[in-house]
Amino acid sequence: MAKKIPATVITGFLGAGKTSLIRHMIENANGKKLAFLINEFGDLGIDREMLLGCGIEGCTEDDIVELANGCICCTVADDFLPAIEGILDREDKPDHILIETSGLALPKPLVKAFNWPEVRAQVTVDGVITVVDSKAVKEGRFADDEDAVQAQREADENLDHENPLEEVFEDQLLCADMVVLNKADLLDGDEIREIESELAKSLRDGVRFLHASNAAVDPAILLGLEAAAEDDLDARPSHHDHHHDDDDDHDHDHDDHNHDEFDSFTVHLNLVEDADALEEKLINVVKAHDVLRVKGFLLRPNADRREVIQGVGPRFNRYFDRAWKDGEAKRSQLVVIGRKGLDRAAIEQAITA
Ligand SMILES: Nc1nc2c(ncn2[C@@H]2O[C@H](COP(=O)(O)OP(=O)(O)OP(=O)(O)O)[C@@H](O)[C@H]2O)c(=O)[nH]1
Repeated sequence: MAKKIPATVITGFLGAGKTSLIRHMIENANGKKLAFLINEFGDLGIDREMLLGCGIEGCTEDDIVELANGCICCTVADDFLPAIEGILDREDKPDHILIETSGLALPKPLVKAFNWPEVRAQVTVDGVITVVDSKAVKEGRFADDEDAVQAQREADENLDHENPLEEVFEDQLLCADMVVLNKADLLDGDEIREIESELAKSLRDGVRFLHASNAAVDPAILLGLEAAAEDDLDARPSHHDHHHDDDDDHDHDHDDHNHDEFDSFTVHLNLVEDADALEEKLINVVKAHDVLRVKGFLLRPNADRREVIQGVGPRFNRYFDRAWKDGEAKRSQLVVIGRKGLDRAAIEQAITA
């Protein structure tokens, strides 16, 4: 029997550095033929676009397949299986498959999907890599309010989180084979070590930490873990286990799901004359509303390239990536992601004012 193709699942909360990690892997692939599945939250397909806009050799349209539904757990049959089968059916098979989950996805249902017979026969989960925004952890973004959680536990023992952010974050840690503590540049060594010992409590035994800035980790360390995670599901507890006893009876309308606690929409703008001013407005929006992530492309005057703008919490950055293509709608678009109940009208107004 032919050797199974290894697949690495890259998970981590919104803005942790998953796309940066994938980009670094493409740049340092060393001749390895990689294929990518990118799971997006929001309807613009920005992560895929950003990877394609990077201009790195060896990164072609065909190699980057987008899953547009954000929550892999509800779309395994409709979305994930056809996408991975598409990759497996190719004549020129990849040496390794990398899968980026959306920042709001629980990784376990995805790992579970590798037990589907069609997939299992050909692919194995080499490892689950969890990328962590160390700075956001330091700022307490994922921390529950301990008292509220305690009160909630007393009321209902099945519920142990008040905060859906923390629930997603914890699941991503519980599933990890390796954890990349990213954004090390924003913290000092002691702070990083503190976070490491704090997070270690949420990990399975033997899971290792790497520290990184801009997710610059040698792919040789990340790939080839040979974890066979699909055989090891019981060791990776998930909040999803409470929601579904059996994945087969999955319907698409659960209202008790983590991803239903989040919201996203797209804001369209025309030419952006003053990007600094826009960034300032966005920072104010993030401060005033429960916005977790903003990302998109800007149309700028006298520029033949589009400008990427993105923010995680209040930290924004911008750079020009690829030229606009012929026939492509030249306009500015931003995806805004936040907790459920975002005041879309007010946010749009604040951005477009
Ligand atoms: N200072 C700093 N910024 C970083 C680092 N890694 C990533 N970033 C920035 O953080 C932002 C998010 O990085 P991405 O790689 O897009 O994160 P992601 O996890 O793919 O984000 P989503 O797909 O939206 O969940 C970008 O603006 C990056 O430039 C880092 O190590 N240090």
